[in-house]
Amino acid sequence: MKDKNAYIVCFGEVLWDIFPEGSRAGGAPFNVAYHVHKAGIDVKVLSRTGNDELGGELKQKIKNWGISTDFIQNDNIHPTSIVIAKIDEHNEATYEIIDNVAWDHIEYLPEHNDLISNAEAFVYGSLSSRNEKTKNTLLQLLEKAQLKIFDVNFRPPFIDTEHIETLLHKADIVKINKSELQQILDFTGEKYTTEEEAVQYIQKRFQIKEVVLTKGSEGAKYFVGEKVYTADAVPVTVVDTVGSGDSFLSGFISKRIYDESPEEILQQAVALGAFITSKSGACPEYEYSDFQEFKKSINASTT
Ligand SMILES: OC[C@H]1O[C@](O)(CO)[C@@H](O)[C@@H]1O
Repeated sequence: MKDKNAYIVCFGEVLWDIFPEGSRAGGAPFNVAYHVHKAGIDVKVLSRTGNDELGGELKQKIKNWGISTDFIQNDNIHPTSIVIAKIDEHNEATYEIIDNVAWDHIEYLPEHNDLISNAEAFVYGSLSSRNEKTKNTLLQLLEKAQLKIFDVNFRPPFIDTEHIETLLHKADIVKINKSELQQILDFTGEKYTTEEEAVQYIQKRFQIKEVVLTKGSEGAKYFVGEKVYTADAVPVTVVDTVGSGDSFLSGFISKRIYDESPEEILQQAVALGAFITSKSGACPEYEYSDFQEFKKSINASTT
């Protein structure tokens, strides 16, 4: 990172996840912002909430966490987003993402030119493009961004394969999980016997410099050009997997923007993902020093 004013931008959905036991702030880009902020990195959340009670409460919560809401727009027509989240018997989350909410209408504003072009990294997913308005804003922002980090994060039924191809083409770094890798292969009509060949094909086809592949209990792989780095999963007692990919990506970003070694970047990602999986929800309360202690205790290894 260059100077003390450096920051990253997380673009897309900010929302309330409604779980049987209560509501929690969420949305993949927001979850990433939360953990990157914990790591002491300035982060701007670019999103939109409704001019309603839920929106006020959400922004207040975000502010209380010390994260700026300056770039969260106010929508007088569309409501703040809610998602009905459920955890199944395997501790996996499923989401019913209510349609036509404020973040479907994120506007491109003149102030975004500087905001995006001066950011160290610009983080985006695929869900926020489900509506034309936000999709076009994202495409405009991508023209300005320096380091574009795409967390594929498929959220059915909102998967537009043609647009996903565009987003893959524009990315410098892509994060996918195993099932997303398979889905991308399916819609490109390709078949591969090994995971490595499959990712390398995607790198080539979409000209992506770096791909990071998460594999749950099988660990993760980081593809940098032609090199591949592998990390084992960190054994923890899983409380739930809500936002585990988001915390993994935050760990990744917090080292990647400092140009640390691929091994260190991957270890940080795997460790933070595991640390958050051992807690309840995507944005649990924790001190960064607790995570550092945890990371020291696990002796993670990368090859
Ligand atoms: O962003 C869509 C959904 O995915 C999550 O971010 C978890 O990764 C949830 O908080 C949200 O409801």
